[in-house]
Amino acid sequence: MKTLKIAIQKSGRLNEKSVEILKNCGLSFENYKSSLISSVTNFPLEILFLRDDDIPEYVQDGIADLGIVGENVITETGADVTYLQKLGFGKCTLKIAVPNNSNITKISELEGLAIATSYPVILEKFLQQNAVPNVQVRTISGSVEIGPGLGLSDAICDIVSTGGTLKSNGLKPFAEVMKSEAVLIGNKGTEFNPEVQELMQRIRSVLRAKETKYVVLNVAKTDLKKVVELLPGVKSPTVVPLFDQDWVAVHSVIAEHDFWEKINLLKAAGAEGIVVMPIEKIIT
Ligand SMILES: Nc1ncnc2c1ncn2[C@@H]1O[C@H](COP(=O)(O)OP(=O)(O)OP(=O)(O)O)[C@@H](O)[C@H]1O
Ligand SMILES: O=P(O)(O)OC[C@H]1O[C@H](OP(=O)(O)OP(=O)(O)O)[C@H](O)[C@@H]1O
Ligand SMILES: [Mg+2]
Repeated sequence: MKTLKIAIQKSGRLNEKSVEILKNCGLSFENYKSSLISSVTNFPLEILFLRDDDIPEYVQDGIADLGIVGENVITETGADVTYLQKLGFGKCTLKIAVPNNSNITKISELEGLAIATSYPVILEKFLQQNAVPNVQVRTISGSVEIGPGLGLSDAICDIVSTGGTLKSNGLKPFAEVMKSEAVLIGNKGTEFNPEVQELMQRIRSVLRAKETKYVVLNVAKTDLKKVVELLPGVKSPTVVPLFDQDWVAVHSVIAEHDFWEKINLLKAAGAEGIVVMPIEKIIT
């Protein structure tokens, strides 16, 4: 059986979460800061630790079968790879920003200006789509936000998450270029490999579990219908008798995104003693 290879970021924003998701899939491997390759001991897989910029091309060329990388980097490199799964971390937006005192309000007003960026391909395409051809795109590999302060550029195009870096450099966001998050990518056709399918099933079950919480609560039988109507469960909620025959315990899963809203509705419907637990995996 051929050993698969997955490329993940060696260090930086995506490293920790990439390692975490693979470990949560039950894969055992050493994660020394100094090692560039690590063998998984309980699955036919090797992990390559790379600069994120190199990952899409490694996967395109089949040097790695799979990779975890930001959509921004895939688009910038233009690599021909298959998107297998969004992973829900590394969420950010590529934005154009200008100094706080700038009067620019329209994309067309970027005409004739210089923009510093680490994403020249994405930026050029965006400017073309917005019919602003005469912009000087200055490619720099990092710390883009200091460009305007140093007189290198009039604006920047870089990744924004909290907006803290823009703020501390006296910049304000002005236009959104693309949204991005970490994705699992594969070499063309690799999705038909049974080991890849096994790995993807594990990843999906870990992601599903992350999106949900396990809830146990007590409710008087008279309020049970109201409470159950609020709880979908994987199929439907489990209802267990209590020693007090007028009461039951209800076990269910609820979505993370509307967690507090649901909890408040459950309380209002008569739920008591609500216990909430994390879920490790959901296999359907
Ligand atoms: N502030 C942020 N919040 C969320 N996600 C981010 C943030 N900054 C970057 N990312 C995402 O994480 C990826 C890696 O970011 P990082 O800053 O570690 O890259 P890098 O410095 O180019 O790393 P490398 O050394 O691997 O080349 C980005 O391409 C982007 O998809
Ligand atoms: O909106 P914020 O939450 O401030 O995040 C944005 C910053 O995060 C990234 O850099 P990172 O901190 O990863 O450092 P790097 O420039 O060395 O890659 C990005 O290049 C921005 O500078
Ligand atoms: Mg990089």
